[in-house]
Amino acid sequence: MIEAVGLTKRYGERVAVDNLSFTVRPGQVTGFLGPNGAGKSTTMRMILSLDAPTSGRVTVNGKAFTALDNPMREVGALLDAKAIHGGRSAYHHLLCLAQSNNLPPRRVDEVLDMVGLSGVARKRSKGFSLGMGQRLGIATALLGDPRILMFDEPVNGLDPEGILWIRNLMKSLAAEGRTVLVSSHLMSEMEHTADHLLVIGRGRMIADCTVREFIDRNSALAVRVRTPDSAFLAEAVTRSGGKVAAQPDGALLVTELPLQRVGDLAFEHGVRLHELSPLQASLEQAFMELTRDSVEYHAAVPSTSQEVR
Ligand SMILES: Nc1ncnc2c1ncn2[C@@H]1O[C@H](COP(=O)(O)OP(=O)(O)OP(=O)(O)O)[C@@H](O)[C@H]1O
Repeated sequence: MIEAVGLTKRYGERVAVDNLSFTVRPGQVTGFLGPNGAGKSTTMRMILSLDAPTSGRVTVNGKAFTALDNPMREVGALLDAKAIHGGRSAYHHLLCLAQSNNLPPRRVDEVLDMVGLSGVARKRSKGFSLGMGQRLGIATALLGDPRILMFDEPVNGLDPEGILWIRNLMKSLAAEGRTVLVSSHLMSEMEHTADHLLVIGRGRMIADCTVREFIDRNSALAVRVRTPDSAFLAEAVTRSGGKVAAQPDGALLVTELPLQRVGDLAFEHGVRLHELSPLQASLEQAFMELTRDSVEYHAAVPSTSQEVR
């Protein structure tokens, strides 16, 4: 379990983490989400006592990280996969860590096997691809067989196979009853991996809830309608308080009216329907909606649908 209370970090005038209080529980994957610069890495560094909070505190299993007797057995973390001595082989990198942390050397082969690096274990890690480097970083985190695991943007730059592997690994670690905290700015990724979400923007907590609750609370349900009488139905919907956007495939996307009401309107106006379906916004859409005001840098986004009226 990881617990933060009023956790705050300032760098001069800049407040990187602003009064965060949260609990990361065992047995589930907790997604730590936020746009670039939201304060995710700073929070993770404070959990590991690599940065000192300006105020507030964070504990791991009830203790400050520095007070843990054998940190590698309690917490494993992947913060920066590149922070590895390139001249060493994966095997020797892990063996050094095992020896200096009083861990059994057989654990090195076990974790190399778990991350699929056994075949290249004796090669210098300097020649490793991004994906191999990530796997080695994950092997390092798993070395002490810790009950708490933290991964900072673990899928960054990975190919689809690597992403799927990491996703399944996170889930299986949580299914074993471990505490798994994984940061990402990729909402679509968290949608498939996380059970619980901590969403931050500009250092502040925006949401602390399950993935389902997050989508339900933050995304309006839209209704997709296809009809040969689009213009007529669009007018009727708009008059009844709905909003209509034309989709590139000719369908209409209706918001602010429930599906039943759209169906009834079509019936009342004698409009033939070829499709009437609910469209739940994805986590990506819900997240962008929620953090719109807390993104550090905005760029113009080309619109994908056209307002009808
Ligand atoms: N050592 C530092 N000195 C000054 N400012 C810092 C330092 N570290 C982080 N910051 C600032 O604190 C804020 C939070 O940064 P942080 O790296 O924690 O965000 P993040 O959510 O991990 O972002 P990203 O997804 O881009 O990695 C940013 O505005 C960043 O510029």
